[in-house]
Amino acid sequence: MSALLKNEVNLYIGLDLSTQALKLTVINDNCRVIFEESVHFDNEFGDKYGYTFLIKNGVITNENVVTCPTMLWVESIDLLLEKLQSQEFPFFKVKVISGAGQQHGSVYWSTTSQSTLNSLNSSYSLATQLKSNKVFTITNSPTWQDSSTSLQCKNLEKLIGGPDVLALISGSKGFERFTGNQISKICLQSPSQYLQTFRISLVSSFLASIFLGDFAPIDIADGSGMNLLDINTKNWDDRLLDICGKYSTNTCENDVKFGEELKAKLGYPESDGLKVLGNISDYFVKSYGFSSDCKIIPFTGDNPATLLSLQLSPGDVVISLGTSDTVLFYTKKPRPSLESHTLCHPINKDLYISMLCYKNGSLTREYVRDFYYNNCKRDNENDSNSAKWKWFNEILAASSPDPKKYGYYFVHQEIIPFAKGIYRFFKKNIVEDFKDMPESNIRTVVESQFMSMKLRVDQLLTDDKNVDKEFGLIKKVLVVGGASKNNEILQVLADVFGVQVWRFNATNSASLGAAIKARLAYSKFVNNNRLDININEMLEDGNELVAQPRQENTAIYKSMMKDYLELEQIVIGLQKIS
Ligand SMILES: Nc1ncnc2c1ncn2[C@@H]1O[C@H](COP(=O)(O)OP(=O)(O)O)[C@@H](O)[C@H]1O
Ligand SMILES: O=C(CO)[C@@H](O)[C@H](O)COP(=O)(O)O
Repeated sequence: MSALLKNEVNLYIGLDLSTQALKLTVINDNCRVIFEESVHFDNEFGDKYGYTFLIKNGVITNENVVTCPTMLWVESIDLLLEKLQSQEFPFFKVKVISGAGQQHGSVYWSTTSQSTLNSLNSSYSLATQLKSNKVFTITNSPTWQDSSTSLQCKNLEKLIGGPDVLALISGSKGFERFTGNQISKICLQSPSQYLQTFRISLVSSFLASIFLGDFAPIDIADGSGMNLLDINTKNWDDRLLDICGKYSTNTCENDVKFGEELKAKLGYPESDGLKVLGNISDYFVKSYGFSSDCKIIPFTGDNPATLLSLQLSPGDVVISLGTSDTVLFYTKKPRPSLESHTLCHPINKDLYISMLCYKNGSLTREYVRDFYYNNCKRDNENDSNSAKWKWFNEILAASSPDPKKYGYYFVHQEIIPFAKGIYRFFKKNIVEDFKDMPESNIRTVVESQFMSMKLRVDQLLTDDKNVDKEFGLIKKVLVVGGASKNNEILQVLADVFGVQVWRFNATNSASLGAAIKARLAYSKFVNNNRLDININEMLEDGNELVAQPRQENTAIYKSMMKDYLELEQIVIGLQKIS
């Protein structure tokens, strides 16, 4: 056991079941990170599931259907705890566990699952017991990368009165990955599996349920990513439940209460993110030596959890460069728009979160990197990831913005805008590639991603209806996530946004945010429901200034924005033709 762990009296665990890995962060009473561990899905399970399905980047992709075997997530919990056990982790010191999960993904529990969860036997692994008792009615969980529910989105928008009405109620227009539309698809395509489902969890509440040994509620922040929750009342919207829970067109609607059935399967939405749900399941006490007093509180979405890990001032915009790229900032009132999402805050009832989410984030930067790395006839077989990023960075460092070149890289079905394919423009004409220097795609992919974000954030912040005086200006950008360690990428970000970029130096901000939430809950719990610590004073000032905007580049990017939008419209037009 490490000396750090030995010296601490109380520990708090934050988990993050993200797209590519299950991560764990352990903090002490002062919110200092004491221990970290993770299970990377491709490394651990890529081959194992390979003979039937290929797990790549944490998921199974079948055209626009993107899923992950729910059992893979269960196995990753077993593996993570075994890793801790082999390092003599002092489980008995853990006071509270919280967690985060990739948003929108869903898990379908059978009618027998609750009794299995309630009576787990410490002689066997979680995977063995959940598998043999057939606790999941849908084997492969839909994930946030799925884009197969366009029909359901259109139907929901139509029946509720339009995309803007849906956004006003639920915080977002109809989005393919949002859980309500995923449930709707299951209702229509697999009604018998839907009817056999007793409970539906999000990825976050699924993880909490395992540790609780019973069904944990969906918290309102993660629940805001479903197109089912009314973000104003913070309760399920009966009309949306009725539409998404409809599993038969033949059934007389008066006889079957689709919405009520779905409501029962979802459980109540939890608005108190610090509430103690109960003690940890006896299974973990007996198997690993957790204290039977260790508390479980609601788990939330990875993006809301990330925000909890940061000391933010008005004007701070957070950009997470993980598998997805997300842009996040606080607002005092809901600010729904047709491209962004408004989420309830997981613990502060007076705040909302505005979010933009791009599917073509890190994996697309990797794709472009690898494509041109290979093209440059390098022997890539044996080259390490870091050698390839080094090459990528040398190209970024040696080049500068070129207003003749624009690129749109939607390797995966993009969310903003809804488009697919790679498109390049030279002097505003569509071209096969940049013939003079194909490697310039390295710069255009990064620029293009950040220009899209800047345009959208500006739109959200300056839209007259939406101006929030205190929150209305970008003062600096704070970056987190896997790609935030890349300083050359961050220099482009600073240049495009025209503000300083600061990096939060935590290995995983979502699991850290979840651990901080656990620490807060403990304080509230031991003080008779009174929160007596100021989280902002406790958060480590781990921010480092990593890039200053270069005025000459910022001016060029500013001049490119109009053409960027115009060419993006051409790309959107091309979708309709193909
Ligand atoms: N040096 C680097 N430069 C750019 N991107 C990187 C670098 N190191 C890692 N990444 C990217 O980070 C991604 C993983 O980010 P992470 O935040 O851990 O994802 P998630 O939480 O979604 O599982 C990888 O897909 C990889 O492309
Ligand atoms: O869909 C969204 C947010 O709406 C994604 O941000 C997921 O929450 C996945 O997160 P990462 O694994 O990329 O962190």
